[in-house]
Amino acid sequence: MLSVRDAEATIFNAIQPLDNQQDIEFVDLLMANNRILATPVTSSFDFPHWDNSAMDGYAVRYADVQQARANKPIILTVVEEIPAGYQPQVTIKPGEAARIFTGAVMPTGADTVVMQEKTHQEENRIFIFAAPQLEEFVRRKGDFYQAGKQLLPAGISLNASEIGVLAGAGREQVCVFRRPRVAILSSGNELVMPEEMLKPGQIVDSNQYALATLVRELGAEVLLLGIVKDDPTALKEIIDYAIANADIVISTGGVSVGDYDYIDKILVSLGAKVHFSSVQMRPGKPLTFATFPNSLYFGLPGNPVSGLVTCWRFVQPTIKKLAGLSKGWEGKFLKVRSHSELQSNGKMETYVWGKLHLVNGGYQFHKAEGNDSSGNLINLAQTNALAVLPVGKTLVYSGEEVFVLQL
Ligand SMILES: Nc1nc2c(c(=O)[nH]1)N[C@H]1C(S)=C(S)[C@@H](COP(=O)(O)OP(=O)(O)OC[C@H]3O[C@@H](n4cnc5c(N)ncnc54)[C@H](O)[C@@H]3O)O[C@H]1N2
Ligand code: MOO
Ligand SMILES: [Mg+2]
Repeated sequence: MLSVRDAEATIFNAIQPLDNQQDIEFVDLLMANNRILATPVTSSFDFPHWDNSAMDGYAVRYADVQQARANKPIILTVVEEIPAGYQPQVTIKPGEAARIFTGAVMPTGADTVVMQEKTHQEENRIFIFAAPQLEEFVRRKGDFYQAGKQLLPAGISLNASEIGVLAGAGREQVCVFRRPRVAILSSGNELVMPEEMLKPGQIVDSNQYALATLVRELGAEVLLLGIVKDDPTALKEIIDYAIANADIVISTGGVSVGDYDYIDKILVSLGAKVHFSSVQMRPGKPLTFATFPNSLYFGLPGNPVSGLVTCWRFVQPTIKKLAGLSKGWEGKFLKVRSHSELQSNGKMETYVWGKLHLVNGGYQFHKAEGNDSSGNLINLAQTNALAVLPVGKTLVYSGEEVFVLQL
């Protein structure tokens, strides 16, 4: 059976990230949170834009004050006051200083700032009690960034600091990748919507809700296609529609070996390349991955835990990579100590769901209590991590380190 690692490699190789010419849009900065930058950004400004003071104090000539001592202060004449936002009018000459504030423009003639706490002012005379370093507390024009260089690279997620940088560069809008479109459908004769009265044999289609929430959290646009009966004609029609309208199609159910599990056959009849139909993992063994010329297809298993686990493990990084993220789209595995004893039959790569608790500044994994059937979605609620037992590993003892996928 295909290993998780090989399944992952097959999927990741098949991803065609969004195009940085066609799949882009301009959005207002305040709407750009979590969006992915499509083109590198440069600025025509230097940062800082001009030499300025990093402290409230006095702008001085270093040569004047280098001999200042606590018992032998240097006395200078204050010739101008320079608050932030003011263009200095006076050149500082030997024996002179300017009162200056944090962020204010350095006056010509001065090269150093003495912080206020090291001075004493009497009318227009300033006493300096300690020698500063040359150019101390001066932020030079271009020290942080020089105009024309790359300010932000393409392919990064825009969050507080990046959006602040763009605002600082005078941008009102930013060019980002469009959101990937992800179609979601649920297959099964037993499925109904939450508002419907359950008849014997029926259950609510919870997968659609869980997966739509996850996909949306990942920044994608969701095309919800609802419930489709285990009927090859109806399924074929909706899947045909989905692949024409989405970058990624996710279905749940119908991928195992039962008589009503039609997904693989339909994919083949629609011309898909089916790369694999099962993976050596638990939960999630029946997992179909197929490609069409313009879309990727994930046939996730119907069991609600299996559907979410395979979505976290495979679809989540796929959405991030396809969305244009250049780094960090892979799952994040942390090595932590397991508080609980974890077991596996050793034949499958096994994912155990549970919670990471912060204990003395380090994470500890606690397996979810209760029935861990892959049909029991209730057991997954309030968890935030999947511990991974590789093939061959039958036991993780309490206190042993284990890799976990943080959710
Ligand atoms: N003979 C075998 N039978 C099964 C195998 C196997 O290897 N050999 N694998 C089992 C495993 S593991 C899983 S997982 C399931 C996967 O089944 P399907 O993907 O074909 O899904 P269904 O048969 O349609 O449904 C399975 C299960 O999940 C419930 N379900 C389905 N859709 C939803 C939904 N949208 N919301 C909530 N629950 C849903 C459905 O009612 C079933 O109980 O196959 C095993 N069988
Ligand atoms: O793998 Mo199934 O995915 O155990 O329930
Ligand atoms: Mg089935």
